[in-house]
Amino acid sequence: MGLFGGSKWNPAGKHCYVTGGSAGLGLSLAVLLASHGAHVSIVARDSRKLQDALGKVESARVSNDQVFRQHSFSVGTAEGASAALQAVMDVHDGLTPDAVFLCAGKSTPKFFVEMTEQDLTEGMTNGYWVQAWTAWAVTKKMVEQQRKGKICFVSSTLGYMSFIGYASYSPPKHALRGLADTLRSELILYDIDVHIFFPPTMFTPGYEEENKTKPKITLKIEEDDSGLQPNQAAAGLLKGIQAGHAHITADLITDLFRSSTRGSAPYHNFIYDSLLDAAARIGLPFWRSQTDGLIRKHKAEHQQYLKQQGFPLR
Ligand SMILES: NC(=O)C1=CN([C@@H]2O[C@H](COP(=O)(O)OP(=O)(O)OC[C@H]3O[C@@H](n4cnc5c(N)ncnc54)[C@H](OP(=O)(O)O)[C@@H]3O)[C@@H](O)[C@H]2O)C=CC1
Ligand SMILES: CCCCCCCCCCCCCCCC(=O)[C@@H](N)CO
Repeated sequence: MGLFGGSKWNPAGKHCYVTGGSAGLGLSLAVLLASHGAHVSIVARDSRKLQDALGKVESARVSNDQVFRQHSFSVGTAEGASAALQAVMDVHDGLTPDAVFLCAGKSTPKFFVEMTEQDLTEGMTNGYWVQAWTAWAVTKKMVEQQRKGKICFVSSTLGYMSFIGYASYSPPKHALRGLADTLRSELILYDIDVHIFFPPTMFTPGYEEENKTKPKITLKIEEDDSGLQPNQAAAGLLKGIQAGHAHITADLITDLFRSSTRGSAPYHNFIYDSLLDAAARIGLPFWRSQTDGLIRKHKAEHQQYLKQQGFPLR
């Protein structure tokens, strides 16, 4: 795997644990892994959604031996994430999963001045801790049991860049990148592979939900991103895992930010990444000046909006 090729990671017969597996990206990924012959465990909070989701995973079954389970937990705390992992492991002789896909997460875009203390701290829980605690719990168990494995975080295009409206969401998605880059390095000690996926807009239930609070100007800026269906995003994620990519992308816009924001992460292809980096260097200033212009033009309307909302403007 990796630099010199070799055999692709095959989900068949592997135990895959998907957090956020009851909807959106997580559900599509759970179904995809099942269709490749994996044992799949999904965790989320709402039991009804979990049961429906398990039905969909079941219909992708390719072998009688496959074990599919759903468990209801909140993974936003250390305690919840640890209890969820234990329940997932108990079905498999107490052994750690072969691969963990951290798809749980939530975004609540708003203007920064409208955000409360709770909005900002919950942003960190729903973006960062909701994935970090499971990574922490499962790493300890993998090391204890001396079992290899894979951990895949799910960030966002907004884990590489950001713009108006995402003050509670882009920071935790950037933080996930920091954690993934740290662990990609540190977990070499234990033969644990670490990946992080940076999806663009995905048309999921979560996307419908975030659009309820999303400022109009934010939605307008996102128009440049054509978006992916969750099954396309899940396929891109799996492809990235199989290519051995540390930073996984599934669309051109995010790839531009990946190649131009690479830090210490391994690149995909030296020539392709260099060309993308050059394209971003040339293209991004145009995008930025256009976007900054849109925001400047929005000033008057925004003042009006804040007044209407009862914001104490002098
Ligand atoms: N949709 C988009 O445009 C984009 C999304 N992303 C990221 O991709 C990931 C998946 O997003 P998407 O599919 O849209 O999300 P959805 O809201 O459609 O699904 C989220 C899933 O996570 C579960 N979940 C949320 N919070 C918790 C929690 N505290 N504990 C356990 N389970 C939880 C939900 O179930 P339940 O509520 O029942 O717990 C559900 O199964 C997220 O990390 C998101 O930030 C990244 C880029 C773009
Ligand atoms: C030459 C360079 C051109 C650059 C164009 C840039 C266009 C910006 C697109 C931003 C897309 C944001 C996706 C957010 C997804 C997400 O995470 C939210 N849905 C929250 O869940």
